Amino acid sequence: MIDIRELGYFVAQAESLKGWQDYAEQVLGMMTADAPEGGLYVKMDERPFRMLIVEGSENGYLASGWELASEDAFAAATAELDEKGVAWEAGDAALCNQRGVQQLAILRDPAGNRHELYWGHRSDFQPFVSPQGVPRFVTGEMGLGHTVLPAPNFDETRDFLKNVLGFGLSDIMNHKPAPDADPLRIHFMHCNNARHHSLAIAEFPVPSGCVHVMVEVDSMSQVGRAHDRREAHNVKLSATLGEHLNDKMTSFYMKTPSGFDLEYGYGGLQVDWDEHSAFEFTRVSLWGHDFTVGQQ
Ligand SMILES: Cc1ccc(O)c(O)c1CC[C@@H]1C(=O)CC[C@]2(C)C(=O)CC[C@@H]12
Ligand SMILES: [Fe+2]
Repeated sequence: MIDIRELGYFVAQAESLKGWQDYAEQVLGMMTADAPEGGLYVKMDERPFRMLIVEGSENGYLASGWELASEDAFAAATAELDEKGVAWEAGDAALCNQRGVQQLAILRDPAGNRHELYWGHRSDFQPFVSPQGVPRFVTGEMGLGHTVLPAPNFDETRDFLKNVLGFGLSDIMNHKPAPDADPLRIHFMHCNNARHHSLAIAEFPVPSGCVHVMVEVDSMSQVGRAHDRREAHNVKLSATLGEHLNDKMTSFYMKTPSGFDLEYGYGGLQVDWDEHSAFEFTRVSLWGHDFTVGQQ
């Protein structure tokens, strides 16, 4: 079984890197730098980057970077892909240099989402110093946060993520967009760390290639301050403040310059998977999280 340790990074595309730089620094409270081989690094912890933004003609989400522990783990993972008949491509030297990794394997899940498996991230271990005074983002062994990807061909994609990439099911939501509508499935999945979910898949198509990415801060004040900066910079709110009932995260959602949403939250549950039982829940949140504000 492929042993993914964390969501190490994601890659997004945008028409303007300047737009992302301003958004990252002024709204998210993160640091930025030029990426090797082109692009913008967005830094939120001691690593050089957790978000890589590349310039392109369209806005959108390009890839999720999944960290493996070692060269041996990488060799075992690619051998397993071969054994299961899953097509993958090795990242070339320039791509490995840009992502700052030793080796990289590129593959797509049945829904077309691009995943990058890698080992050996490169770091200068420069401390994170937020331009907005954010003390820290909750990352470390739990990765940058979580990503939610579209999976209209849900069963196939879920089976692939479980049986090939090795994600475990955390819990399930059957979301009814309207009282009389058919439910759309959202499955929340974890890799080998305590974060409640590093990946979720949703049973609907999303033009930008991603439903949202979540980042976590270590106090409720920092969520409120980010919300103030969002308002001050006229960034569109996608869902109001609320508290999820599965992972207990208190968060709000806003647009990114790449067209998908970003969830900015505090207080996410950390789970001991030996003790956990998966369940189905029937409402989005304990309170708040009005997604209709994003449709206006
Ligand atoms: C339900 C839930 C639990 C934990 C999370 O971190 C989380 O993001 C969600 C919400 C998932 C989902 C979404 O992201 C896109 C808009 C959705 C489909 C809704 O309109 C309700 C649930 C939402
Ligand atoms: Fe989320």
